[in-house]
Amino acid sequence: MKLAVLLSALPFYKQQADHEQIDITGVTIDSREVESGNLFICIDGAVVDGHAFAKQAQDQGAAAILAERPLDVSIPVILVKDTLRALAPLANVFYNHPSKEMRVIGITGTNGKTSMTYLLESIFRANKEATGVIGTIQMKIKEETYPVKNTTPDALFLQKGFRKMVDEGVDTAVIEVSSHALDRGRVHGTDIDVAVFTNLSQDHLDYHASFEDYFHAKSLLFSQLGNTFDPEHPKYAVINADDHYAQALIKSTAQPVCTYGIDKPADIIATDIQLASNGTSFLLQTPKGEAKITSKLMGKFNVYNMLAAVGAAICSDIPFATICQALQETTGVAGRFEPVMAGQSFGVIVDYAHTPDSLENVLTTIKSFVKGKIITVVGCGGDRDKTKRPLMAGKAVQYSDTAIFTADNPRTEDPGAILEDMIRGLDSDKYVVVPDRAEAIQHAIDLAQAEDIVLIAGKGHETYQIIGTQVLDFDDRLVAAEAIKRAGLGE
Ligand SMILES: CC(=O)N[C@H]1[C@@H](OP(=O)(O)OP(=O)(O)OC[C@H]2O[C@@H](n3ccc(=O)[nH]c3=O)[C@H](O)[C@@H]2O)O[C@H](CO)[C@@H](O)[C@@H]1O[C@H](C)C(=O)N[C@@H](C)C(=O)N[C@H](CCC(=O)O)C(=O)O
Ligand SMILES: Nc1ncnc2c1ncn2[C@@H]1O[C@H](COP(=O)(O)OP(=O)(O)OP(=O)(O)O)[C@@H](O)[C@H]1O
Ligand SMILES: N[C@H](CCC[C@H](N)C(=O)O)C(=O)O
Ligand SMILES: [Mg+2]
Repeated sequence: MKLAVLLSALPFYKQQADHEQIDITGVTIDSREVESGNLFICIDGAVVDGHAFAKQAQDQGAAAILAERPLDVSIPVILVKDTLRALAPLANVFYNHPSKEMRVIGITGTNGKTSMTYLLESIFRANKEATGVIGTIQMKIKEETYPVKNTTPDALFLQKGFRKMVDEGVDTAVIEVSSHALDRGRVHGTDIDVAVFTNLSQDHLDYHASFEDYFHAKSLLFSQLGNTFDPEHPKYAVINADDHYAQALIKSTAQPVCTYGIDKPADIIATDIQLASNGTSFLLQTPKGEAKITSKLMGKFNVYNMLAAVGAAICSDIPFATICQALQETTGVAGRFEPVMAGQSFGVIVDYAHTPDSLENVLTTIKSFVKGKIITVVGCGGDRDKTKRPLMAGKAVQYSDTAIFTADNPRTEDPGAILEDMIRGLDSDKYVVVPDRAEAIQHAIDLAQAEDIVLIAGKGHETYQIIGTQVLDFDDRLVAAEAIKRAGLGE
């Protein structure tokens, strides 16, 4: 693509010389990935300043550089005020607006985004569509999976991924949209057809200055759905009517709103909810029909996820019977309420709950059916929201018979200091601290008796433990199975 065409996305750039006829073979924000003929974009990041790598980019064959200040290089430099802001428009032009060529569902909210992406994948697949998913676990295009660094990747990765999806015939892409992504404009230019809100509770107050700032970031998904209504390409907002922030979000969008809920009046509701130890059933009532749903998914929070998925599917014109069939068949997501079955006489559940609200949801779900005691192993991530630590520890103590506090990705923080934050204000007879996560899991397994449930919370699908800057192999599910074997309790 000609540099001039690419720069049409940026009306206010300055250039050091007239080099618009240059052919650009690719665009990258990482000097280590620069290939011959690429445009290298310098981002002044949280860790390093990408401008420092301009020379390296040139040496690797970059054809031009987009930067915020003049640079001492011999290739053309295009100057803009804010390179991070320029990224999404450039990515959209370079990959030729792929999101316009398929249906895109964007999901935001504190908890439930990943769970919902896979629920929607099942629904769209039941409708015989080819699907793509981008989120915390991976990018998935039909059956192929690709690693991702972020829940919502940067605009270049995102638009490149969308283009690949379109090229491979994907009909519907379902993406998680994190508050960080909204704050940093990662989804600018993405033509989102249905925006879904799950819920809002405390998380990420390390990144966002206040809870209001966090809410405001989430609301951007809805305000950015556009101000004009096109009956040929309608856009919808799907909003949890029971959430405290529902009304504010409804006001933030100019597009038609579909609400769902259990407690408040809504377009899509669940009644007669039965929560059991092997799943959930409820009566689904929607403008398109009613049906009794029996699902393998556990807990009231998953009823909310199913209602939200129904809303998004109805807004996408999926037949009601297809939606119901998919809900009945779906089996859940790796690391979300995932049982570990190694022949032991008690239950072991691995769950990604890493916020006070999700921990409470998971523990109250377990409490609703457990016959014995609840033993919870949980830690809090390092270099993340410190204020959620005592709240998570409080929930663990409130709903467990034994709470074992341990490490969860301490990253560059002192693991002991994280544990200190967790136990602040708690009676010392209410918990035990076992800093090493494998030992904590072993301790929980050794304590467990028949009919008890061990909840191992916080890491879910993760297959690593980040200590300092080292990423070490660690998988709660495998460690729990080994602990059961070591205790001689398995098959
Ligand atoms: C604060 C933040 O969002 N940072 C993101 C950002 O990194 P950054 O700009 O700070 O990067 P940096 O390391 O300082 O480097 C600056 C620039 O120099 C470049 N560079 C660097 C080294 C080099 O040798 N050459 C080079 O060119 C880098 O490619 C980058 O362009 O851009 C990177 C590439 O897109 C992201 O991976 C990175 O996410 C980091 C890992 C992160 O932790 N982000 C969190 C806050 C986040 O976004 N989380 C949400 C999850 C929320 C949820 O729980 O749902 C998410 O969406 O993932
Ligand atoms: N609708 C919901 N409301 C509250 N808690 C939920 C809901 N759905 C799932 N959870 C809980 O939150 C945990 C994380 O769920 P999930 O991974 O789907 O959320 P997420 O929004 O993708 O999280 P992240 O911000 O890390 O990407 C689950 O393991 C479960 O404990
Ligand atoms: N997306 C979340 C995941 C948290 C998972 C938990 N295991 C941790 O490391 O804190 C975050 O980065 O805040
Ligand atoms: Mg997620």
